[in-house]
Amino acid sequence: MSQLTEAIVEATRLGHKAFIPYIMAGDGGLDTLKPTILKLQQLGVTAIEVGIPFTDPVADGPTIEEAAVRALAKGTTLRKVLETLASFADEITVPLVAMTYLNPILAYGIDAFAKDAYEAGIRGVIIPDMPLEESTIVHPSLKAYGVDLVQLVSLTSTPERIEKLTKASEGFIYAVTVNGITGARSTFEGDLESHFKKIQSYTDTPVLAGFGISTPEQVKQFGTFTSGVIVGSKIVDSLAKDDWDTIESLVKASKVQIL
Ligand SMILES: O=P(O)(O)OC[C@@H](O)[C@@H](O)c1c[nH]c2ccccc12
Repeated sequence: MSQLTEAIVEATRLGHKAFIPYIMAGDGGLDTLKPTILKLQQLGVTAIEVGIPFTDPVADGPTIEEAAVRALAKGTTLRKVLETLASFADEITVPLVAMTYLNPILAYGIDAFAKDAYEAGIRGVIIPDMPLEESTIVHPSLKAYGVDLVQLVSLTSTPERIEKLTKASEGFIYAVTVNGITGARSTFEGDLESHFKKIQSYTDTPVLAGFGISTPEQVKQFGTFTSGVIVGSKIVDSLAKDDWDTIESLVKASKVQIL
């Protein structure tokens, strides 16, 4: 079992749900990366999704997009993010998951990226603009260095597609809860419970829910039928306001015993 999967399984073993906050690297300057990561792991998060800012994001809503603009304005690049993470990698106790588009990886060099990412504490990668069929470009290098390639499963994927993506996904399965872009939402549509159970039926790899989750109630609600959640926009927004109480209440909601 990979380190990333193991961290999620460990949360489940404790009777909790996995909680993965998403942060935009370089938002507020790269100097904030270390204190933010150390504080999040202190709160007991399962893993941390580290977003690499990019000029042409695909699935990002306004909150994440604006954070990317701020991070890019501060000169954040993939290389600088990896160097910053590597500078305190010995203090990182939770697996990091990099969220980056394919172009920055290709520009960096696939093998060099996999090596440097691993050394920076990165144990998984999400590449939203890379279809499964093209993953053979990056997969061998990632595998060689022990970095999982996490697949996103959308609500509109056909059953055959869901089965394929689910079986290929490493670390966990990122099951998207809505048709659309990232960002906080008050309601969700459709029978998500049976959709998530169907995804889980294909594999033992844990299925996590992400997109739109922004309240402790929603964390608990999705926790009743998934292995845990990913929260992005609400975390990015709270960090920008230095509102750690909100972040703490979200993390705590994942630790309530859910029967
Ligand atoms: O912001 P939300 O709605 O809480 O969703 C998580 C999401 O932000 C994060 O996982 C993410 C940011 N950018 C992405 C692009 C594709 C897939 C996922 C992401």
